Amino acid sequence: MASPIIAPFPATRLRRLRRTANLRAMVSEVNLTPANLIWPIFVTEVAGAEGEIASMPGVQRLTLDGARRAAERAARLNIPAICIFPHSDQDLKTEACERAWDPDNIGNRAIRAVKETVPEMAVMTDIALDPYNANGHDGIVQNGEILNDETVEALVRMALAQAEAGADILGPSDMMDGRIGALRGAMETAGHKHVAILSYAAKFASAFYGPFRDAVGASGRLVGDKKTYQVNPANRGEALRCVARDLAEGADMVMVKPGMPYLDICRAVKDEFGAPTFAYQVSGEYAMLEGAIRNGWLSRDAMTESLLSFRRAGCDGVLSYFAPTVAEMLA
Ligand SMILES: NCC(=O)CCC(=O)O
Repeated sequence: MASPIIAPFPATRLRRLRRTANLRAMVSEVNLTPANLIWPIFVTEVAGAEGEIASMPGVQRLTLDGARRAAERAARLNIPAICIFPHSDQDLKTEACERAWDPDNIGNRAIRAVKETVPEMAVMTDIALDPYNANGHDGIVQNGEILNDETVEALVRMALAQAEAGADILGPSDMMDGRIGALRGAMETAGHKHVAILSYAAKFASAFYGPFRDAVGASGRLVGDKKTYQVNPANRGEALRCVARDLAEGADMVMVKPGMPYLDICRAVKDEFGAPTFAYQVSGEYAMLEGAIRNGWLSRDAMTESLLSFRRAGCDGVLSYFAPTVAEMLA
């Protein structure tokens, strides 16, 4: 980028263009609109589990009716996409994770409910076995090992059921090797050639997912950690190789996750590949900001400021639990 010409003071006074709101708007380098937001929601099939998630104040587990209302709210606010995360019955979780590809699991019922209510809403799914896995991992576990290729086969079945239910965007979040190519191939063969893939390509083994695991009921289940499949937070180069690999296998869009601690990765991904790039402002980021806002330690503007940082880092959009609140603030 060419360096801007700056005449010496007082010819240049950078404050001139900061003087009024309209002048500031004219020279705003990036913007944030509801079109930049994807709203992740939690849908439960467990009677009595609906309502506020303790570690994510302000975020609710929804019933199917609640998911329908969320879709209507998103549509009113011009949010283009909803991402569905299932909270399933603890007693129905198994080591083989069969419910992950049951056409009537809660995730698939929620996809159908949202598409029936607001057909134009883009519905994104989560592809990982953890909500249906007896041991809380994203993959199939055998003698303490996360099996890669067997997991990919299970993920393909899961994705086909989601596509059948009407999903627009598949969101593989599992970090197994080879899953994007397998998913893309299966979609083409099964006649779902228009179903897009937003790959969780650079997903780091992060401490910031804690509240999410409470939300989907996986916290008590998880044995060990996810470091054998998610990326080491120290590794920028490895994250970029993951993105390159997923694009080469047919991902339509890529994601960096978590968000704010990884803005350098967002910028690098956009600069290197130019593909549609998203970030996930995850549950722990939400909990930090919302907790501080509720205590009066931060103002509500911290929400929009945090989301603007992703736009500045090159992201086309952000998955954020703040999506509806921020879309209301922007309206
Ligand atoms: N696949 C989704 C996650 O793993 C966690 C997201 C969050 O912490 O909000």
